[in-house]
Amino acid sequence: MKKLRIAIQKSGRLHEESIQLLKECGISIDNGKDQLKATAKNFPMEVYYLRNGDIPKYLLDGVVDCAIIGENVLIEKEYDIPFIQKLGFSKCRVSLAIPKGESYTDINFFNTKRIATSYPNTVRNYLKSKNVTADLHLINGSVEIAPNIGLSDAICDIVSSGSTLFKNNLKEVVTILKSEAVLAKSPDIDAISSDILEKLNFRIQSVLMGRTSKYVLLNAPNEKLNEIISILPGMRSPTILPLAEEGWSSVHSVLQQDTFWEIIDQLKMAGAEGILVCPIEKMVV
Ligand SMILES: Nc1ncnc2c1ncn2[C@@H]1O[C@H](COP(=O)(O)OP(=O)(O)OP(=O)(O)O)[C@@H](O)[C@H]1O
Ligand SMILES: O=P(O)(O)OC[C@H]1O[C@H](OP(=O)(O)OP(=O)(O)O)[C@H](O)[C@@H]1O
Ligand SMILES: [Mg+2]
Repeated sequence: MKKLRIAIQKSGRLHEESIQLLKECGISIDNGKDQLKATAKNFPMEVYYLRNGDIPKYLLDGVVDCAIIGENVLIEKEYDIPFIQKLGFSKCRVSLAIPKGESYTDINFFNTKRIATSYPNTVRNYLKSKNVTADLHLINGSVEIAPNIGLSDAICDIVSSGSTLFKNNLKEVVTILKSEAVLAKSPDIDAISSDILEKLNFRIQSVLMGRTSKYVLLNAPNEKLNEIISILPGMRSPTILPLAEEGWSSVHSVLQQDTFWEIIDQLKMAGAEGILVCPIEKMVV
């Protein structure tokens, strides 16, 4: 039976959450220590544990059918590999940073400067688009140390909380791109694997929607129902059930995380009482 070959990071920032996502998709992987290849027990899938930086080439060559990878790495490798789904974790940005004490005016600051980075193509393309020429130094890790040891005048690296920059006396001055983990697809994938990938992506979307949604139950006097319904988005429209107490109803709906508190405030103002909020494990639309 044909199996979908998926690459995930062997170890590092993406590993845990990639495994967790597959688990929440109901896919159980026999994850032995130091195992570089594993077969899923209950889904036609083979998992290859690889270095994040090597994955784009494997996708390009069709050695794997799909991968969970940082979007920034796909951009850096310039292979024009499509991604089919953003996954909502490992959110970060690729930014230019300079020593705190330097005064920054505009991008021309970087003209003729030495920039240490693990993302040379990303930096070069960005500076080229701004007509700036700099001297790039390729470093594979601990990039933020470079200006402090006289190796460079500036850096370009991944920033998330900003704490590594802060600890190394650097300040972020330009965000070149924003990134998160994505599900990427090999340009060489065959039809059968493509079908399996679609099934996987359907499960992933259900998990992701569940993660960002909350199930809300509330009580309201019947005369307030119209106003409350107009506030609630719901999947189609809210569910209304009568309470044992005459003149009152229970209203059930689904709220999105980003607008959640705003809507809860409006519901309270409109007369909602006893508001219960429950997590949603999966959401199939
Ligand atoms: N501090 C961070 N916060 C959020 N996401 C990050 C952070 N650092 C890296 N990432 C994301 O996770 C990906 C993997 O980063 P990580 O440092 O684990 O591996 P790597 O050194 O880039 O790759 P390799 O697996 O080839 O060693 C990055 O490409 C980026 O998309
Ligand atoms: O803004 P922050 O939250 O501090 O995160 C940014 C840091 O995280 C990553 O490094 P990582 O810890 O993966 O080490 P590495 O340089 O060895 O990849 C990245 O390269 C930055 O150094
Ligand atoms: Mg890293």
